[in-house]
Amino acid sequence: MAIFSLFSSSFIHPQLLHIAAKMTLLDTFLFYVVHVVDKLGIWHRLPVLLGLAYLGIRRHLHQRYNLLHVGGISGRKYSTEEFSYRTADGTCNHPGDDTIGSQGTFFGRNMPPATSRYGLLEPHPTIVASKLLGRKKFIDNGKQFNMVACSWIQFMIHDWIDHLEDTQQVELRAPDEFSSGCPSKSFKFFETKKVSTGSPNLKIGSLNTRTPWWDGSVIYGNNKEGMRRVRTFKEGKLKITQEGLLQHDEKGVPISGDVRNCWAGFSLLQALFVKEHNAVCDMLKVHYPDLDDEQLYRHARLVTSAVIAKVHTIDWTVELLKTDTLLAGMRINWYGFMGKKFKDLFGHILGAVLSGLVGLRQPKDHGVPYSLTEEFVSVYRMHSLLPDNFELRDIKSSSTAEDKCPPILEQVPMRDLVGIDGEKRLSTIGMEQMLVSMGHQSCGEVTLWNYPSWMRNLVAHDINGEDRPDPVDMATLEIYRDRERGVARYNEFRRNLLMIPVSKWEDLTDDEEVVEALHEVYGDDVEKLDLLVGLHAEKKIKGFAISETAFFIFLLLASRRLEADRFFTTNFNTKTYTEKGLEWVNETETLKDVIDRHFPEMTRKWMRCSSAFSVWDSMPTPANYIPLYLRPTP
Ligand code: HEM
Repeated sequence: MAIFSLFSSSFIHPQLLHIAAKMTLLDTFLFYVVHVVDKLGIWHRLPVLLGLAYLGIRRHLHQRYNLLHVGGISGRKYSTEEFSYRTADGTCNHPGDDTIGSQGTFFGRNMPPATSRYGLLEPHPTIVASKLLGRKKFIDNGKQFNMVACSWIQFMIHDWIDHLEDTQQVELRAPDEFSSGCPSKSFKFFETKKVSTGSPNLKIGSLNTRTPWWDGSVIYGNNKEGMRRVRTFKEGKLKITQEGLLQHDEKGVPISGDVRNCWAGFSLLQALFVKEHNAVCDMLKVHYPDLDDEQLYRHARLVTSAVIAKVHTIDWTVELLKTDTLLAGMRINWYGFMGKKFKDLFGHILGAVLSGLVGLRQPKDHGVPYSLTEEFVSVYRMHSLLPDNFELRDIKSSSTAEDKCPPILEQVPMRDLVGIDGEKRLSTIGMEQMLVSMGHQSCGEVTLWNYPSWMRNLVAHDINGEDRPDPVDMATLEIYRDRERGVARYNEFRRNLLMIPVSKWEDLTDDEEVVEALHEVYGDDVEKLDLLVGLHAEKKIKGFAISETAFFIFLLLASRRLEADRFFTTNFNTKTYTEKGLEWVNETETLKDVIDRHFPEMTRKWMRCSSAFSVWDSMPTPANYIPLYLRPTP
C-alpha cells in the first residue's frame, strides 16, 4: 500500500488522486493501468486484443464507480413467470422489483451533481450558443454516417429518455449588448421538473417520461394508453397505412409510440419497424396458429425490440465508432468472444465475456438498479447531426450512375419536414424515395459551429406531438438544460470519468480558431467550459464520429442496457420468444437485413456500401484477411 501511495502521488494526475483514494486495492491497480495508457494517449492505437483489454478494465471501473441510483426502491416482488413479456409501461422487468425501469422513474447519475460555483447564466447560454455552436457552414460526416444513421439515433433516444417538464415557464433573454447577434432575443420554455427523491444522498432528481429499457417503446408507447393507440387488436398487429406509413389522428399527428419532435426521417423508421413487427406476427401465426392476438403481440414485441437492440449494437455503433477494436467489442457484447458460430452451436455456455451479454442466466445491474442517466442524456445531445436541407433524390430517373447514386431532385428545408407538415410531405414522397434519399445524404458532424440554424428558432412539440406556441433556440436551451440539471461541466465530467482533465485550451484541440473562440467566451478558465461545447470541440479519435469523453459513457451504458434487462438475459430463450421468434432475431444482423425483408429490390439497386448507415454510394468495407482479434495497431 505504501508503494502504491508513493507511486500514486508522483504519477497519478493530482486532480484524480481523490478518486483513486476511494478504490479497493485491486481497482486502484486497474486504475493505474488505465491511467498509464491514458497518459500515453494510445488505447485506440493498440492492437485489437490490447485495446479490448483496456476497454474491459475501463468498463469495470465505471461499473464500480460511475453508477449512482436516484430515488427509492419499491422492492415489490411479482411473478416473473406471469410477466414473461414486456409490459406497456416498463414495469416487471427487474426480477426483484416491479417498478425499476418503468415510465416516470428517476434518471440515475453517473457521477455526483456538478460542484462548480458557476451560475446558471455564466457565461450566458445564448453567448455560448452563438459564438461556439451556431452553424457557419454545414460540415458533413463524409461517407461514414448518413441521414438514416442520424434518424436512427433519434429513434433510439425516443425509445429511452425524455425529461418531465414543470408547468412553470421561464424566459431566457439574451444580454442586451448581444441580442442583435442571435436568432431569438428571448424565448420561453418549461423548466425541468425537480422532484424530491426522498433519499438523503441525492435529494432532488428528474423523471423519465419514457421507459428506459430497450423495449421499442418508440413504436409501442410508454404506457397502456399509448399501447392501445397503436394496436389493431387483430393478430397482434400495429396500425399502419396501405402505403406502409404511419396512420394519423384527426389533427394530423402520427399514431405511434412516441410522436414528440418527430420529423419525416424519424417517422419513416417508426413505420419500418411497425412493418417489421407485423411481419413477425405473420410469421408467428403461420408457425403457431393457436396464438391469440395478445400472445402474438407480446412475442412480436419481444422479437422486434431485440432486432432493434441488435441493429444498434452490431451495426449502428460499429459505423459510429469505425475501428477494429470497437467492431470486435460490440460483437463481443452480443455474441461473446467466441463469436456467433460458437454461440449458435453451443448456446450461451461460457459467461459474459466468452458468450456475450445477451443470454446471460441472470440480469446484472452491478448493485445499482437500472435507469438511464442525466449524463447519458447530455452526451447524446447531437443535434448537429441534422443538416439544414434534406436532399430528395429522384429514384425514377434513368440517369443513375454506376455508383448507384440517384440525382438530387430537390433541396427540401428540414423545417418543412418536421411535425405535422413533415408528415404530410412524407406521404407525398413515400417510403421508398425517402429512405433511398436518406441513405445517400451524409449527416452533420458533431463539431463546433455546426448546430442547425433552423433549430435556433424551433417550434417544439408538447408530449402529444402538437406545436407549442413559443419557438425555442435549441442551441441555447441545451446549454441551459445541462446546467439546470446539475450535469458537471466538461473538466469535472472528465475527472469523474477517471479521464485526464484539460489544463489549457490547447489540450482540447489543435484548432487555433477554436482556441481563440473558447478564450473569448470562457477566458482562461477551463473549468467553466460547458460539457456540450467540450464534447463538440474535443479532438476525435480516428474513425470515431463522437468524442472520446462521450464514448466512455456509451461504453458503460450500451452494455448495461443489455445486461440489466431480463428479456436480453434470463428470458432470452425459446420459451419467452418462441423458437421461431428467437431464430428471427438470430438471423437478423443489420438494418440492411430489415430493409431487404420489406423492400427486396431497394438495397440491391441503390446501395453499394456494406452498412445501411454509411452513405449508400460509398465503397463496401474492404475485405481484411487478418482475423479480427489478431489485427495490429491501426
Ligand atoms: C428533426 C429532428 C429533431 C428535433 C425537431 C428535435 C427536437 C428536440 C427538442 C425540442 C428537444 C427538447 C429540448 C428541451 O426542452 O430540453 C429535444 C431533446 C433532445 N434531443 Fe432532439 N430533436 C431532433 C433530433 C434529434 C437527434 C438526431 C438527436 C441525436 C441524438 C436528438 C437528441 C436529443 C436529446 C438527447 C434530447 C434531450 C432529451 C431530454 O432532455 O431528456 N434529437 N430534441
